[in-house]
Amino acid sequence: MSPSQADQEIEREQHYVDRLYARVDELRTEVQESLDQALLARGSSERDLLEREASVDRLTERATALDRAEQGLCFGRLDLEDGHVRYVGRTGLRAPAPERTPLLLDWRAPGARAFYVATPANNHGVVRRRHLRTERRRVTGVEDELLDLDAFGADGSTLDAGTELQGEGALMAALAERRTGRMRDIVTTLQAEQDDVVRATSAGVLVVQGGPGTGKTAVALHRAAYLLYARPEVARQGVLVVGPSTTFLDYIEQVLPSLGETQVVLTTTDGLFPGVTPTVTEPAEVVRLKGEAAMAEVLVRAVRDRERAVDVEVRFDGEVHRLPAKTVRAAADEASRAARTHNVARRTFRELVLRALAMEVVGAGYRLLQDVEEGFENELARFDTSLSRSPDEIPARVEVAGTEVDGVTGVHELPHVERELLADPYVTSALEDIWPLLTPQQLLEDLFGDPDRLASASRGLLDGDERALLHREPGSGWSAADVPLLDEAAELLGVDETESRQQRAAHRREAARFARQVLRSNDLLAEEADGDAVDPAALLTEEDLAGRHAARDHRSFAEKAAADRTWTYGHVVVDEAQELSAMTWRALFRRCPAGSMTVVGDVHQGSGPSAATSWELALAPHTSARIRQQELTVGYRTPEEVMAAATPVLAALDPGASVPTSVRSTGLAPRRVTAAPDDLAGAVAATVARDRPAGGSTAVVAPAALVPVLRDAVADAPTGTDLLADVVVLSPAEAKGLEFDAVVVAEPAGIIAEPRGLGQLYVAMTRTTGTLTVVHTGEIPDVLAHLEP
Ligand SMILES: Nc1ncnc2c1ncn2[C@@H]1O[C@H](COP(=O)(O)OP(=O)(O)OP(=O)(O)O)[C@@H](O)[C@H]1O
Repeated sequence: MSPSQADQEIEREQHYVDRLYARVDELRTEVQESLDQALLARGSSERDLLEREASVDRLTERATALDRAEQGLCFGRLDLEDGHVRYVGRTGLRAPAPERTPLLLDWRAPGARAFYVATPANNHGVVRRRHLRTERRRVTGVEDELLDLDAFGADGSTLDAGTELQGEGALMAALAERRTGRMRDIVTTLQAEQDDVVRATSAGVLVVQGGPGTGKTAVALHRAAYLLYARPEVARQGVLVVGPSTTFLDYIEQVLPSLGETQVVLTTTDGLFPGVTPTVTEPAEVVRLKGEAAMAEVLVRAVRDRERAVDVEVRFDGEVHRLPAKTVRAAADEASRAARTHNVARRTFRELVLRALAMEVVGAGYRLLQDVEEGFENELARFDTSLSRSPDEIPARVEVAGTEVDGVTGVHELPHVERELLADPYVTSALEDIWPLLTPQQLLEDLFGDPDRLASASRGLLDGDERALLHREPGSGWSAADVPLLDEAAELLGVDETESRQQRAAHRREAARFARQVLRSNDLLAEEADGDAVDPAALLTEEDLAGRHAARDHRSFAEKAAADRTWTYGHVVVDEAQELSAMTWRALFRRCPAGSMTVVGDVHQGSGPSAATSWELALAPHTSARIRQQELTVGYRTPEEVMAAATPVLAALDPGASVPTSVRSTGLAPRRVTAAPDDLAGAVAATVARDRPAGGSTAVVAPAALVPVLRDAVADAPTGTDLLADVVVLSPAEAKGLEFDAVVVAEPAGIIAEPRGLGQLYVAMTRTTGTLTVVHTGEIPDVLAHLEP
């Protein structure tokens, strides 16, 4: 296209884009008016209030979506074989009623798919794909790809028939932009193999394996946005996105909002158990051990060990009463049948044991002990039948299950005796001792703090050395590896909600009482007022006022879901998933029982103690859902030269591993700098000063132990991991998933010496979009010997 032709095209597109923005402005006004109306609506019944709240939420959401679509509203155009034209953008727009013709297709709509996947070989009915570049509301450029030369009879000068890339110019421009410390969406330049992942069915587990910089993170986030748009069941329950670190979450936090999505919770695996923030760092072998699947069985047994069928002896009213272990076991069995979890079953257990004790006290226990094999249920049913009769109906001598009881201290006395028993601290402490109410924290502290308990729970599962690794003094804080164990424990223990249900019911009663009072005073006001001085609308019904008085939950979706351990999501996205332990996978699959997950990672970048080497092995034990695997093969971040430099490291990790094909080349070969043994920091600082690109980002990636001293040495480097700073110093674990314009890897031998050190070095080297320099003291490790000095 000649420059003047291009100008004409830009002008033509500007007209259309103006029309789109005019429609957006119109919709904004409409939404604002509806919002004002909704806020002023008068109805005051509970139902009115709920409806008002729902429509305010919906309209606010729409207003936010329109605001978010403002930048880059329209970025693509498809010219179809049948002469129709479709525009593609960040949100869908239609002309006003009655026409309602589509003006702009949401990028996730089925009709927009061709924008990402059409090629000359398979053009999906598209003759021309056009990328529109815009700044604010102004069109600044167009880039065309002709997918059917015949249709246009064009010269084909812009077409590279062999290219695998869609919108190459736009893609290269996007990739060449300086990194800002915040990931951007890639909705305008998503490539065909990526689009396949984004739109894949939500059923089952989709594993996306790919080398560094192949767009796994970007694609997983676009997939979340796609599923929220296309699958109502996912939108209803929301999406959980799990990343490797809070620094990483900061890095990706803008992407989904920029795509208009808010039904998303971002978390690290550390954050999966609300109320616990890990503060303790543990040695790798402890982390590995705590992550093993065997720990699930250890916890099952630890809970079972807290449910003790032992003889119970209580002193009550000056007398000693005994229940033999057999009776207590029968109560325990019955309780376990009645409820799956320890704390919930505990209520039944206590009721049964109390009843048995009460019977013992009133002398009715005899027969029960005899017939314990019959089970509590039959026995108690008979007692309950007799209790349901009024005491007046109970004869002085009753015969219950063959037991003759004196009517005065007989069966009808049981509830009273039970209450008395429950008020006796000796009795409650005896009951608590055999089946205590437990929090997950208590269970783990007791288990790890007491070698006997640990030995009992782990017999045949862990050896003595492993038990010693797990031992920890109570109160010493929580580690990241404890989080999935707490979650597992919470699952086994459950929550007895009877009391909170009772509290809620009491709260409702209180609200109704309040309402009655107010209504009464309103009536008085009405009586006192002359004529029509009192607004009849002010005379509310009892139900209205109760509803108003009831506390409303004004938290956002993400706040509510994140605070609720038992929230189940419509879909879960896991990034850097190769690092997750078996125990963490268990916790995550509980968050999505349907098993709808996108799992992205690279088994070659595994660097933690639990890192997986095979997706099948890591996932299959945790789900019966189908596991599909898709591979991304093109590297968008790391230039060809850097990828070549990192290849020997990858080959040392896995000789059969395939290297992603880089789309870019910088012509800059990675280099190495040899520092004097006592001047690593000085050499790193000097290298950073030389390498750092103006207006771009630079990272020094160093062994964790050297990070503090290098942060001190490097000018401008913050003490933490603030990615908005121009220069940061990070460990390989902190750098995971991130990218920078320039990377300096410091002391590679120190990185390699750490557990899974080669994987960590591979991560460190592949963070750059531009230059890579390795600074080392002493001998250069073999895998880097090829770097030019
Ligand atoms: N289609 C695309 N268009 C524009 N940019 C892209 C595209 N695909 C990937 N990128 C960019 O490439 C870079 C790497 O992407 P991303 O971080 O998602 O890769 P990754 O596979 O998760 O890498 P790693 O395994 O190293 O964490 C990002 O800057 C991303 O925006």
